[in-house]
Amino acid sequence: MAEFLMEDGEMAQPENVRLSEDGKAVVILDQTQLPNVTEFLTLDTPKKMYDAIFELQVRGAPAIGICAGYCMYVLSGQIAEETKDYEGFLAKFREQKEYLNSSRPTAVNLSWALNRMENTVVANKERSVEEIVEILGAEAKEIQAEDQRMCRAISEYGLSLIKDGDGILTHCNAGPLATSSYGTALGPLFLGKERGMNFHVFSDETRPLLQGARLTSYELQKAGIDVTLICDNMASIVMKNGWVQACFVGCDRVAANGDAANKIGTSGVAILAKYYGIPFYVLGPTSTIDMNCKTGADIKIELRNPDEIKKKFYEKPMALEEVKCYNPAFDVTDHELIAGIITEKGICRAPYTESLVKLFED
Ligand SMILES: CSC[C@H]1O[C@H](OP(=O)(O)O)[C@H](O)[C@@H]1O
Repeated sequence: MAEFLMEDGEMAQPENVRLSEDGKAVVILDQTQLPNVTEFLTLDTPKKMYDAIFELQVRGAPAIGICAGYCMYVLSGQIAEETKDYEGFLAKFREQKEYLNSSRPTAVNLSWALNRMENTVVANKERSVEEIVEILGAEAKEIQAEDQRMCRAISEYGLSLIKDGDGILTHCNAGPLATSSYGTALGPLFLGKERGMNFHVFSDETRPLLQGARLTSYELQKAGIDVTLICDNMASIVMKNGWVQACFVGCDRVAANGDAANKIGTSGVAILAKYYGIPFYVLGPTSTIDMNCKTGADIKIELRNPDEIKKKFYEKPMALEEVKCYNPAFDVTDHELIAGIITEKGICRAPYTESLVKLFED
């Protein structure tokens, strides 16, 4: 079992993204193999790193950012072996950074982490490339450590919104696998579990890539948290039955007005929650908030291979080869449908154009 779950009632140190012992590769838990196989991949070339992000072998906005930070540290070491002058080092660094940044467009944490690593290089241009590489290693580790602190704080704020015995519906996966520890949407549930609280979680399977079935129900089941796996089209009936007291979802990019991009299907859950009078919360670190995006219309939605709909996870194609598909990986939930945006700095309420700005004020 992947060592990212509860051990003796406490959240375990995650194993989903880490640096190799020799610091020359990034080691990730291959999330495409879960829940059946626990397999780790060693990423030591730009293409392996790109492919791991693109194929969702590592996934979840914060986890992608953490992985990107470590990737740029590993690549900087390789560049430093070839190039000793700063300008040459920076040029090659930027080339590799842009390549990784082109893997997936929606989760802001990818570009946020890559830009942070580049800014670290620029801020240390007076130093030798060897010293810069060492500083980049510390920065990558800090990105992961910060996220662990953020997830813990988000979990505390999120837990304040629910009570023991509540039914919680979630969509996709925003637990330890998608982050560095507790998770965001699932963080309050793991933290509550540590404190002896019990929740009844309804996990949408989340077609087509089934992160809810493969990952969320796996994390919660292994942690001893009550979870019921449902098809995406069953969210309405469980809400209508009165079994859901709150919806908790993660986010991949939040616009300045509070519109939030998350896994495809999330906006439908928000509309249902509104109809049934159930609070719908978005949980995520401030590193997922993009104040340069005025509204959700500015968020680029990743389109993925139609085969994920017709063939993936099926022994035989479930539709004719020639049938065309539309496979957006995310959708945007309008801010009017969101009861609160839970960050490590607190719970933001509408109007989000005001509450989100305050998160970035010193
Ligand atoms: C804690 S962020 C998790 C967020 O990322 C997922 O997307 P993907 O599986 O494509 O990386 C999904 O939108 C989750 O809510």
